[in-house]
Amino acid sequence: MKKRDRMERDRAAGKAELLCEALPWINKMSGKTFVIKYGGSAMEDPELCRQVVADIEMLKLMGVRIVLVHGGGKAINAMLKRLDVPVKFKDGLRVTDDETMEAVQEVLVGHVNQQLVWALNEYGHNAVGISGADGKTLKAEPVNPDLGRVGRIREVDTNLINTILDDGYIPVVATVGCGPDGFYNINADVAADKIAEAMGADKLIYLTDVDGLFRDFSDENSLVAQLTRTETHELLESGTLDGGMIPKIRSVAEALDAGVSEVVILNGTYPHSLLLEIFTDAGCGTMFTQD
Ligand SMILES: Nc1ncnc2c1ncn2[C@@H]1O[C@H](COP(=O)(O)OP(=O)(O)O)[C@@H](O)[C@H]1O
Ligand SMILES: CC(=O)N[C@@H](CCC(=O)OP(=O)(O)O)C(=O)O
Repeated sequence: MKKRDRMERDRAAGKAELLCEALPWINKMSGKTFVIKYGGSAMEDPELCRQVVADIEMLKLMGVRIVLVHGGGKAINAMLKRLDVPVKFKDGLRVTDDETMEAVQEVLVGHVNQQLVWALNEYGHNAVGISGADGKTLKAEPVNPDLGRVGRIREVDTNLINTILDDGYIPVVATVGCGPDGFYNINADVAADKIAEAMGADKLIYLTDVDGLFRDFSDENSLVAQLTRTETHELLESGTLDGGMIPKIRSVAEALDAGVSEVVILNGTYPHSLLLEIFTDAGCGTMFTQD
């Protein structure tokens, strides 16, 4: 055998070995339900986005029932800037007047959602994009008059999501909710939690643009590896969180309270962080568990 052929064979043997090593994990994953929230902050780079989509496809092939819930906060900010509409947040939630609501819908439902569907469908006929208004999946009501059309989820109707999953597709959910008087802007972290609760998900994963939760965001050595439910509540009550971490950690705590056994915050901009988290014992990012 020529030297080059031998090298190729050895490389292929390495890949086969890797697949065999993954077998016990594949067995463990099959039939489980994961809700994956893909944050707008982690979607900026198309190549990294392609890797996230490939990981999701891999999990699907392993028999995981995946619900993909996406954000798009940065893209909404960019659109509002183009429209010359001011961007305003309170405790991590976008103050949403009627004009802002139109932009949110246009960006989340019309653009980000369809981009993800398109990317997933590169791997086959795999994805179906919906907004929370489809099939009345996310029934919403106003949170607080100061926030305008920001919605709180009153109820998640899982019928449409389950139908899509049962038919072998990945539901891709844009977090626009429906109320009696029109559409509501729902924070994607909050929506992912409520969907995970309603689906009785085995795992809720937040993909963002940082390695996980930092005890002190100005100290890169303060990444938190694991927190229990009680510790998560203590952190929330300490008032030390800010920005997008407030709705995220509040959602983590609510998911744990509702019985989701594991929540993870991962860096979606790190290549294949999803697979690394699932196929290594140590995992990566910050893991939140029951007490
Ligand atoms: N303690 C903290 N640990 C990690 N990130 C933090 C912390 N406090 C604030 N952040 C900010 O939270 C951001 C992630 O939340 P967000 O911008 O809402 O992202 P996403 O679009 O993924 O939901 C990080 O980019 C970081 O700037
Ligand atoms: C009420 C509220 O804040 N809604 C969010 C919805 C999108 C989102 O949550 O996107 P990320 O996950 O990328 O932050 C917003 O308007 O930005």
